[in-house]
Amino acid sequence: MKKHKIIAVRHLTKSTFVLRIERKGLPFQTGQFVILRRPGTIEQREYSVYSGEQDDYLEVLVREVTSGKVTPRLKKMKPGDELEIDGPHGFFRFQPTLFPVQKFLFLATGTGISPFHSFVKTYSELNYKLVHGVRFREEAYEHQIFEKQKITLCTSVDKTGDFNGRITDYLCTQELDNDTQCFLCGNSAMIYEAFDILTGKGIPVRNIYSEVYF
Ligand SMILES: Cc1cc2nc3c(=O)[nH]c(=O)nc-3n(C[C@H](O)[C@H](O)[C@H](O)COP(=O)(O)OP(=O)(O)OC[C@H]3O[C@@H](n4cnc5c(N)ncnc54)[C@H](O)[C@@H]3O)c2cc1C
Repeated sequence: MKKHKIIAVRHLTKSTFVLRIERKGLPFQTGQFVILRRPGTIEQREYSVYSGEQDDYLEVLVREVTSGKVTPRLKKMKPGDELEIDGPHGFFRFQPTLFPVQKFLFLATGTGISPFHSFVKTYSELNYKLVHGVRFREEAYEHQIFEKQKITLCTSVDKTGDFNGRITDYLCTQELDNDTQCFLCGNSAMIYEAFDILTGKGIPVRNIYSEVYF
């Protein structure tokens, strides 16, 4: 693992933050993740890359799990502190030109929006629809990067989203073309449920890609 210095920490909510880290030429394909470890410790965790392929820094979007082993420590990190990085890893890679029909549906819960942030930063002219499921509106992390008409915020606890309810409830209300390529990222419960809804609507299994966080 190589050591990389933290450049900046951006706190988005009380529990969620973005770590901007020296890239040091680390190559990655948008959608991949890196493994982070604090020097001198043994615990390490995976994080999707949040920044774009062209950025000269690396960013990750992290939600603190208060009972967690790693995230409370990551949250306390300051510019100049070092992290060990391994990677990139993963098969949730995104290269739109590989698809004959470039029509994309991105489904994310919580920090599962991270790879889609990277997709859109990397490819500015995408034909996509992003559905982001959170509990409260304040968890609509840095939505300004997405075109307004291409993103739907689903809030399951407060009633301030574009849709009040879970992302899977929203999905049930939607009509989808069968040639849509669907990318799912976040908690496993959402991914299993969304998979069933999508296939039930006629989306072929080969058009569904997923990244499970926990
Ligand atoms: C491929 C991959 C990519 C990932 N990318 C990201 C990412 O970009 N951003 C991110 O915040 N996390 C991401 N994760 C989750 C991350 O690796 C850690 O599991 C998470 O940060 C918790 O670490 P911890 O040591 O603090 O908690 P732990 O001590 O490992 O876990 C405590 C408990 O919290 C649960 N948990 C884990 N993540 C969450 C969460 N986000 N919300 C609620 N409960 C959770 C676990 O199931 C576990 O039971 C990713 C996981 C994988 C496998």
